[in-house]
Amino acid sequence: MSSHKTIIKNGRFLVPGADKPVLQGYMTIENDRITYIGEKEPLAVEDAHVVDGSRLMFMPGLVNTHGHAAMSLLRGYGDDLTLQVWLQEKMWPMEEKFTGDDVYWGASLSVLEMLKGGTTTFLDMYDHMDRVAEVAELSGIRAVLMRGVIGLCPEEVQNQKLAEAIAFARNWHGKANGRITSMISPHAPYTCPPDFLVKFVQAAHDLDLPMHTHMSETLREVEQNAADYGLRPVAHLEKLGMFTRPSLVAHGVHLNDEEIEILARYKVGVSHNPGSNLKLASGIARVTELLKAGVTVSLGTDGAASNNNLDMFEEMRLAALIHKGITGDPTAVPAPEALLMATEYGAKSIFLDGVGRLEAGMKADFIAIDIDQPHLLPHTDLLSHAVYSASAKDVEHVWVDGRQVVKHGECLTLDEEEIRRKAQESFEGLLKR
Ligand SMILES: CSC[C@H]1O[C@@H](n2cnc3c(O)ncnc32)[C@H](O)[C@@H]1O
Ligand SMILES: [Zn+2]
Repeated sequence: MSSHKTIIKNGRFLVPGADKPVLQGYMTIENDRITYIGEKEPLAVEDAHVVDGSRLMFMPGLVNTHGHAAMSLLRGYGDDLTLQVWLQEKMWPMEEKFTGDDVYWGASLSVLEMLKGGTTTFLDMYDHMDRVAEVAELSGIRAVLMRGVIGLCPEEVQNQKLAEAIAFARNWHGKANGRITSMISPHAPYTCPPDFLVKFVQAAHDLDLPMHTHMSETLREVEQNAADYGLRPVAHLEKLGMFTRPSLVAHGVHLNDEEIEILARYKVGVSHNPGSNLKLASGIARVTELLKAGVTVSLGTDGAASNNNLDMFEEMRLAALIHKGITGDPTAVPAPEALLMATEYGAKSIFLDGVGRLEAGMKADFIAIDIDQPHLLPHTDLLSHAVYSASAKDVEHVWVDGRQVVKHGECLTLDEEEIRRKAQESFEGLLKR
């Protein structure tokens, strides 16, 4: 098999957490892996494709650890509502009408937006997941996909949905050269009764897969859980055995000290979704306390219907700003930490090894930002610029698994024109049905 080689010359490379977080020099890629990164020019790499990095800043691709890609079809459909009203009165009635094709075009629209905006990995929890997997396979993006299940239905329907979740995970985990992996995902403790949740824990054990769910997103949810089951969501899920599996919870907005300690003890990760939490007025997660306790905190956009975009630069910036505001501490979530949350911690929280860092031996998932633009000058501190000044619009090139998927802002793997048209048609079709 012939190997594919790339060498980047004279670039600036971001390595958050390293002694020298901005490195000037060279990076080589062979097939799906980074083979060298350093200041010195490597020995001649024969037959390599050469990229001139002189006006570019290279950084790990962004990792979006919670979302519902097909919900881009409902962007702007139901603003300025609380979570419960938004779900029950706006999202669920529309989602009931979604066909597999709607999910395909909604997911295509989201993957297009994410790739062009520098997201190289996304987690997706939804229905009709075979169609999302098709999009992931075609686009070249890395994806952690799962059939999310709402159990507010008769037992036979519950069991059928669970069987779908298991079949999806069995069929897709490890596919697309390992770019697609899977998890087991009950939607939330308030939509899945305890005996049903236990079946997901069992399935995760049987398949040896991690678990993902929404948890403690609103105060109302926490209070209702205590009223229904005598326990707040964290203790409830602990009691049902969920944390015996490697787990990632989305949101974790309303957590007390004891709950943070429980999550840390079980090594449960938290996907922090600041944009969605602000928009739905759910609150602000205790990120500084979570990080201090040793919890892996990553970043997610949630769906585009509660955000209302999938710009991970925006989530990074929000994470770096709102925790300063709420704690009164200007050192809360400093820029390197925000960048780690969007990259290395992101990959760790969704159980991906070898992803999220520019280092020899790691997967070649990386992006290049045009740093010659007014809002990214002067080049005082490029890591600071990545967090506080950049946005999805600044992404020039994107590589996933060593393959270039965005070049000069154009997606090479998806038909942008077709996706625009089909997504609009899908939305109009949903309104008529
Ligand atoms: C069947 S899995 C997907 C399910 O989740 C819903 N959803 C989207 N955003 C949120 C959120 O912030 N909290 C809880 N549930 C959410 C989506 O509408 C789907 O029905
Ligand atoms: Zn969600």
